This record gives sequence, C-alpha cells and structure tokens, in this order.
Amino acid sequence: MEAFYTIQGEGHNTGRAAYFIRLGGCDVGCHWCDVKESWDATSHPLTSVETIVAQAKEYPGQAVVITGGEPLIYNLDVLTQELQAAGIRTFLETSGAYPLSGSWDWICVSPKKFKKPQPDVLQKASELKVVVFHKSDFGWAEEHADQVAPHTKLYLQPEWSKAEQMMPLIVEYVKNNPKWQVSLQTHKYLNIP
Ligand SMILES: C[S@@+](CC[C@H](N)C(=O)[O-])C[C@H]1O[C@@H](n2cnc3c(N)ncnc32)[C@H](O)[C@@H]1O
Ligand SMILES: Nc1nc2[nH]cc(C(=O)O)c2c(=O)[nH]1
Ligand code: SF4
Ligand SMILES: [Mg+2]
Repeated sequence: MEAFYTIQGEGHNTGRAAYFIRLGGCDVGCHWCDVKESWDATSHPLTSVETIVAQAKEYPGQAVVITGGEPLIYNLDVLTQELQAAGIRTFLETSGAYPLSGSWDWICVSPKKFKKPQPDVLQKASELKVVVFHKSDFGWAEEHADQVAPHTKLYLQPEWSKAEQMMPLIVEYVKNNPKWQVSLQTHKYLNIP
C-alpha cells in the first residue's frame, strides 16, 4: 500500500528509525482502526519484492517494520529473507489472526476481539501490545498475557480516540501491575507518519 521512512512510534522499539512497509488488505475489522484505507487490498497496486527491498536499501535505517493492513494474510518468507540478506532487521506488526510466516528479528502481536490471535503466533511474540479502548480491556489483556511465552514484553497502548480517558487508568494499572509497560503512539504526538 505504501512505504515510508520514519521513527517507530509504538512498543518496545519506540524511537528507532525504521522503514515502514504497509501491506494492503485486512478483514479483522477493528472499528477504531487508524488505517481503514488499508483494508481493501484491491485498491492498492501490487509491488514486487525486488522493488520493495531495493527501496528499503536506499535508507540508512537498519530495520524495517512490516505492517498493514494485516501483513500475515500473505506469506512473508521471501520478502523477509531478502531483507535480512541485505543486512536489514525485520520487525512485524500483526494481530496474530493468520498463520505466522517470515523470518523475524522482532514480532509485535496486538490481539483483537474481532478476530482472535492464533495460539502459536502468541507463543512467538517478542511483545504483546494490547490496545485499551475500555476499562474492561485490562482483564482481556491479562487473558492474552497468560498465553504468551515468559520472555514476551507486555505493553498497554491507549486507543487514540480514547487516550485522554484511558491514560489515567493505564497509568494506575501499570503502577499496580508492573509486568506491564505503557506504550503510546508517539508518532502522533510528534506529527510524523
Ligand atoms: C494498523 S495496525 C496494522 C498491523 C496489524 N493489523 C495489527 O493490528 O497489529 C498497527 C498497530 O496499530 C494499532 N492501532 C490501530 N489503530 C489504533 C488506534 N486507533 N489506537 C491505538 N492503536 C491502534 C494496532 O493495534 C497495531 O498494534
Ligand atoms: N511512526 C509509526 N510507528 C508505528 N508503529 C506501528 C505503526 C503501524 O501502523 O503499524 C506505526 C505507524 O504508522 N507509524
Ligand atoms: S487488525 Fe490491524 S489493520 Fe486490521 S482493522 Fe485491526 S488495527 Fe486495523
Ligand atoms: Mg499506525
């Protein structure tokens, strides 16, 4: 759908320069999704793996973030192998709703109520990033924290339109449950893509 060089705004790798590759197509249907224009894959032109990798190599960042849409609706083996062969680290943003493919240096799973994450993808998560839209989402976050591996980092991220209401609850929750950390969509405060 699009590719752009920016700063990773969310989660464990916040603050790192990265080339973002946003793949079109998603049927998970989060009503608060901030990239609804990505949902219809047919409205975006196809780009070859060669072109994507060649463009990624033009930037000095040492990492790419593959996001979407839901990137795991595609088999990402060839794309990620080519990127790693070029010395670029591969970071994934996924809901976990589709089978895992690809060769990854970092996997961020952000589970969704609207289409459940697959158990084996949760087990391979480097980080679990739960979007908090309502106070009931803390219990739902814990249910998913029980399904990840012991090394998985845990993040709570306010849903953007509810950030003002949810932030005080997230702050109190993390103070009382310090296995969790706060993740903010810092790129939106920085006014960058
Ligand atoms: C647009 S999604 C694309 C990748 C994948 N489909 C997913 O949901 O993880 C990228 C990240 O943005 C988060 N996100 C999307 N809309 C958001 C919103 N309104 N507020 C906070 N986070 C949001 C998702 O939960 C996910 O972690
Ligand atoms: N700067 C920036 N960081 C991000 N982290 C995850 C994003 C995404 O949409 O997947 C995103 C994004 O869209 N921009
Ligand atoms: S899974 Fe990701 S891209 Fe798909 S609707 Fe939800 S937030 Fe948007
Ligand atoms: Mg985004």
